[in-house]
Amino acid sequence: MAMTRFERLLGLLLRAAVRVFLAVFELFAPQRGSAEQPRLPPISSPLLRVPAIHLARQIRRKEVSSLFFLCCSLYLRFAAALQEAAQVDKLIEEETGGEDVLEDRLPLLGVPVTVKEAFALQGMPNSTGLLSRRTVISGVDAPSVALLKRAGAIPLGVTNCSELCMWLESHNHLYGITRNPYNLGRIAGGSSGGEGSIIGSGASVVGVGSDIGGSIRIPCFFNGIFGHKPTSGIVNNAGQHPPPSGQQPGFLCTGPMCRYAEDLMPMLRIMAGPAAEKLSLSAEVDLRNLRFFSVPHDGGSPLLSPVDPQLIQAQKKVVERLEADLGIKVKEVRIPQLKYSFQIWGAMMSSPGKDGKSPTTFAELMGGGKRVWPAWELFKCMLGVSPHTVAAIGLALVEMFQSSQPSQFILQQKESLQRELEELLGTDGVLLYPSHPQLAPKHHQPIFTPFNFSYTGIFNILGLPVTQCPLGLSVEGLPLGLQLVAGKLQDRLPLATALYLEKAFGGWRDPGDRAHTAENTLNTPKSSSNAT
Ligand SMILES: CCCCCCCC/C=C\CCCCCCCC(N)=O
Repeated sequence: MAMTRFERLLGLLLRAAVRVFLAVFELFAPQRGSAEQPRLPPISSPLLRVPAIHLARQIRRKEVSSLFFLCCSLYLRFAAALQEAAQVDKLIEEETGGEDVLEDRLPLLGVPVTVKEAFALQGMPNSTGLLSRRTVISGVDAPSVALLKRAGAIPLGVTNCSELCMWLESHNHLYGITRNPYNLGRIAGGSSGGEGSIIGSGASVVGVGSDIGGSIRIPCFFNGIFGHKPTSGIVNNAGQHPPPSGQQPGFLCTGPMCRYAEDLMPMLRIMAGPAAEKLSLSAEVDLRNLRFFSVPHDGGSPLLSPVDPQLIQAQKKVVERLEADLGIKVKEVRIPQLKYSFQIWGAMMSSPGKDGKSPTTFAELMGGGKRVWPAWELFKCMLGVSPHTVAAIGLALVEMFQSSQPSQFILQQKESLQRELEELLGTDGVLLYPSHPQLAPKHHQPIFTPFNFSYTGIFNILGLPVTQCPLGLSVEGLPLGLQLVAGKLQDRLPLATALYLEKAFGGWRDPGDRAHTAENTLNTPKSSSNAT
């Protein structure tokens, strides 16, 4: 499917326009030309440098007191969490069945967990960054959170997200802006950016995120941690605001975020409840028996930025490593339909559900049921008195011009992409695909590159499981990474691949450790192009 001359011209014009906007933005953006980027101090507690499942073992063996562990951190539910930690230590003291019984019954006993604020966590705010919801306090737990609690985890509190979970940057007028621990001038991603930042910085062990367009994977990528968007329908999505409508329930996924790949599978098993059985998570995976495919970019959509050369290089290194270590051949494939990822995502997100009802508009969600007028909000925003962010107002404005009838061409692209990927991946295929075309951008920069999330969003529409895997740091000291995609219900394949890549590339890096920036393993190639 070659590009027409018109598409090429349009692409050139769009990219030129974005470059001009970005150049103007750079002129006014803070930290221009500063060599030493503001970052966090190194992590001092060794307890923050082990996977959650190791920590759980140390707590069960009484090597670490759950109470002591919580003293290392200060969070929103601090007093309640301390009480729960004391109960955990008492329970361990009184347990006569031994460590195995505890592990079986309460696999996360005493492990601290944080939760994206869009989820209900009893007694905690659930505003989803909307000023009008600032007094909403959850009376019950979302099912995924309840399952983690039932497994013994201790929630520390809730973390920031973008307004109504619909932006690449976690910024709202209630909590403010979330920063990236590797460079405080960069975004932490969205919408689960608070989780990405707190886990990446080492201040939380594991967390709960949600993803309808990349909201687990984008923050995991920007903050150098692991995350998993499960096969659609596996983890219960209830108890989140906003509730998905139309066809969106099929695209929204709840999943784990963590620093160590080892934690992904146990977290997923707990969060999925009985549905975990569908994933055969205990089945052994031998990577040498898998078929790997590498897709270096989306084929050159004019709406999206070209993939950063350092990300292309990182993906090549993964291919070389897999081939050398496993004795396999990774096949490079081009999938032309991916070029329409944004159009496919947009069309499906606004399609009516099986009941024929259209999804709730973003403008209605912003107004809490009563539609806001985006142009009026924009005017108020210019005067500095709108309760909404520029991004949310922009989304509501764009929505006004969106057709409710998706074009037949786009629907055909979606169908053929679904067929092609299902055939390609089968039950033993893993696809390597960039997580995002850019490294963590500066604050507010996504306003000029809003479509870049389509690299992740397309897999929500296809319902495929995707693991986000960190791959070390760039020359600027920002996280590199990759998406690992498998066929439906084959979640164990990208999870096993992430475990291997963690060993091969070092996984999460302490953002406060300056040595990483100097040591970064991946060289920058001179040029790259997305043209097919
Ligand atoms: C201020 C300019 C706004 C322009 C809007 C252009 C349209 C872009 C459309 C959608 C952006 C959605 C980003 C979604 C990010 C992740 C969502 C998620 N919860 O998984």
